[in-house]
Amino acid sequence: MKHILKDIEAAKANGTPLLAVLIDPDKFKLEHLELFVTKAHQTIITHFFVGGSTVEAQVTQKLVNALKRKTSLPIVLFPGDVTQISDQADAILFLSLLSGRNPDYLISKHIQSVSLLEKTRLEVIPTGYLLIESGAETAVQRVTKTTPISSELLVAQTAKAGEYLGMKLIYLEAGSGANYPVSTSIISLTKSKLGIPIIVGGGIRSKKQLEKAYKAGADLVVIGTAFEKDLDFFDEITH
Ligand SMILES: CC(C)=CCC/C(C)=C/CC/C(C)=C/CC/C(C)=C/COP(=O)(O)OP(=O)(O)O
Ligand SMILES: O=P(O)(O)OC[C@@H](O)CO
Ligand SMILES: [Mg+2]
Repeated sequence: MKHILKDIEAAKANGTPLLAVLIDPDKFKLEHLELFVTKAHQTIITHFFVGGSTVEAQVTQKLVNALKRKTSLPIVLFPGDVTQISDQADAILFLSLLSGRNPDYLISKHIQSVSLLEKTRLEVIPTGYLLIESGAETAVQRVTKTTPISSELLVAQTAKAGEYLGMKLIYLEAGSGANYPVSTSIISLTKSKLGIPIIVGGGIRSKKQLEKAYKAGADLVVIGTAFEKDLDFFDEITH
């Protein structure tokens, strides 16, 4: 059994930057998986994240099963909904949308997921999920009917409240395909207040932006769209 959270905490303690590639089951073509994974293995990628804001039933499970056969890197569910739980993954980010005030995404979906999770061996990782203003409406905003936060102080305080509540990770999200990523000042202020690892994602599409996020304090960065759009992006981050 893998210890996903422990490994992320250890990487933070050692200052080893982590990088996840996000596969959106809704958009990904299974016939591209072999090449995609082969390319990913030649890079600094450390994790596969799987999830989307809207995914048809069973599509996630099929993707995770196929991915599992091709990689020994950790496979972490990053679910937009209960239907995206797959027992073949290693862990699930048990997201609570702390930036919003929609009870469905703060606690209801979580209660609905219990009977399913009890039947799996997934490592469940309590994660505070914060949607940060990034210039235009994002899929997560639309689906959850919540407003992102823009004040730096409010982001940092919301993240800290998540840590006080016992969450083990904080995810700062600009939204998939965001115009601009989470600002370095938001990342560094949040970092200065937290003891737990910080995940940063949304709108990162160059090595320069990736390095800026790490320098500001991101422990794990998530990139989806840049890989979806252009497989050559893998070459930019090759070992
Ligand atoms: C507790 C369980 C099992 C589910 C609820 C989990 C919560 C609270 C989710 C927060 C809100 C949400 C919809 C998150 C989606 C996260 C995600 C996978 C985003 C990536 O998808 P995008 O790439 O933004 O959207 P597209 O599908 O449009 O590309
Ligand atoms: O697709 P991108 O913009 O890389 O965003 C990744 C992830 O943070 C979205 O949930
Ligand atoms: Mg996406």
